[in-house]
Amino acid sequence: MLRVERLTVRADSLELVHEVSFAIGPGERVGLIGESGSGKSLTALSLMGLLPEGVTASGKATMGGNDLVGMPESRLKRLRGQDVSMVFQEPMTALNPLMRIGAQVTEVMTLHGTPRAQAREKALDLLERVRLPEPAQIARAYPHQLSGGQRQRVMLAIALANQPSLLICDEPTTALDVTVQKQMLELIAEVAPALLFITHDLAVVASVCERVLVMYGGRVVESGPIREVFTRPRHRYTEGLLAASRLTPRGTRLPTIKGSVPPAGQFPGGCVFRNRCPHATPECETVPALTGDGHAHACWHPAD
Ligand SMILES: Nc1ncnc2c1ncn2[C@@H]1O[C@H](COP(=O)(O)OP(=O)(O)OP(=O)(O)O)[C@@H](O)[C@H]1O
Repeated sequence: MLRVERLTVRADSLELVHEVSFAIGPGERVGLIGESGSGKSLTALSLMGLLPEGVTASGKATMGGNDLVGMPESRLKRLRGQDVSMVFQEPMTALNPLMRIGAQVTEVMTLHGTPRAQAREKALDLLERVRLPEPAQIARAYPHQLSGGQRQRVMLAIALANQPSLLICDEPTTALDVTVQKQMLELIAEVAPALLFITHDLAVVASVCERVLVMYGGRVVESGPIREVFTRPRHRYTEGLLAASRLTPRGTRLPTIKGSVPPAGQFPGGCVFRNRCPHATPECETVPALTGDGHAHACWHPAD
């Protein structure tokens, strides 16, 4: 559905993203992880034609027969929201503070040609779809009257309004508290037609995506199914990322807890290392999910 080939992003002579290639099929949920500054956001913004001034993309990104890279702004405007749409980290900067929520959701549809009355009706359906309570009341509210989690749901409703084939989320839950974050992640996983999910949080990517791309220094250094990458990382940088997040590959010791076996209850997310795990539970085959403190943990293997 989306095929990115040798996408390169530059600011003058400085190369910020180097020949990134990947594909996303219909319905697929792909994570894009990597440390701050590794090029995740610029990769996503290239697909939306939203690169900052002075930053340019080359290469190819084909979707539905269109090449999104280098497409004139007038054509991109039509595709944005319809082919690909994006949810950003901070909804307050994306929402218009002076406009009621209902009007903002309606407007994205009328801009794409939906008759106003129909768009208004659909806006209420969308607010309901993103599980906002009392959609009619929310539609009449201004952004500052909603909680951070509710505003992010509104952004998701706006992103889904024109039925895009691909949803891109850039750290959509970073600003939310942990319980709200978990609900939002479940919602995104449920409603996204296909997903490119950007985060630096491995636990989040493990709970939402099936496949992952690891970026480092502007390049994709590793990619594959979550389970494979998280249990058998091939790149040293991925190993480091896993160790730092305590999602360790089999046999890796965590220096901070070396020599002691934490109680089983400490790892409510379960464990991917079933056969070697002293705390093996029926959930152990799953990749660790979110735990209470927002991080994922794998089990500790004293004998490894
Ligand atoms: N407008 C710009 N001009 C020049 N360099 C830029 C510009 N925007 C970003 N960069 C640089 O490009 C690199 C990649 O940035 P990018 O925002 O894509 O990283 P990221 O992986 O998304 O990081 P984060 O997780 O912090 O958002 C960084 O070194 C950044 O400083």
